[in-house]
Amino acid sequence: MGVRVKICGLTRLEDALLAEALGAHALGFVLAPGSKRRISPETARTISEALGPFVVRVGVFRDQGPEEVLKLMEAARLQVAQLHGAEPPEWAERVGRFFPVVKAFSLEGPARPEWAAYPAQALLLDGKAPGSGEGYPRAWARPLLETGARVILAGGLTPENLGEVLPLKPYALDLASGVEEAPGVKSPARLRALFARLEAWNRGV
Ligand SMILES: O=C(O)c1ccccc1NCC(=O)[C@H](O)[C@H](O)COP(=O)(O)O
Repeated sequence: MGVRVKICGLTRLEDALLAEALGAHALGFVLAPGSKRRISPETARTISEALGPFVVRVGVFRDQGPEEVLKLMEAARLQVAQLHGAEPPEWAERVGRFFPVVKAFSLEGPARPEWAAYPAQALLLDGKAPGSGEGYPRAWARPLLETGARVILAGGLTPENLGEVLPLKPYALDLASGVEEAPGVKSPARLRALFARLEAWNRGV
């Protein structure tokens, strides 16, 4: 199987349906205050309910307490919670009683192997400013990849630079601005280019 892909920061039904049709494994909805891609739980729910059963709906949160996260997850009919701030492990444990958790770390230097002990089903390595399109030297991911944890690589990925990360064999990739026309508005051409590139990689081209 090829690498899994999450398309993040969706705000429009047509973009979500296209990403699903092209083969995205997961779709992300940002419910964090202050994001340019923030979506209301009502709109996220409408989109979630229109999708097929086999694409994972992810809620993205930043420094929101576990009760607020659980309330929004339920209201928006989402399935996996991505914690993108400085959430203590106890918050993830509380959310994790109800939903699988992805914990994101913003890199300012190499990833730390001890992050593998955080109570989450997968760990996401992002650039310094989430959703900004800013990357980092990809070798910074190695210390965490080497622990055998499920590592999702994000931060400044585009259809053009996937060659930097695919050889690292991450659990998944996560893209927001690299497939957009504007924050929250996906580009059909760039989405198609992304999945065409992945298909070519899987065929060994
Ligand atoms: O995208 C946002 O606006 C955002 C805001 C607050 C917390 C997380 C956010 N995005 C989370 C993601 O999973 C993005 O896909 C990830 O940061 C990569 O973004 P990009 O570098 O633009 O591909």
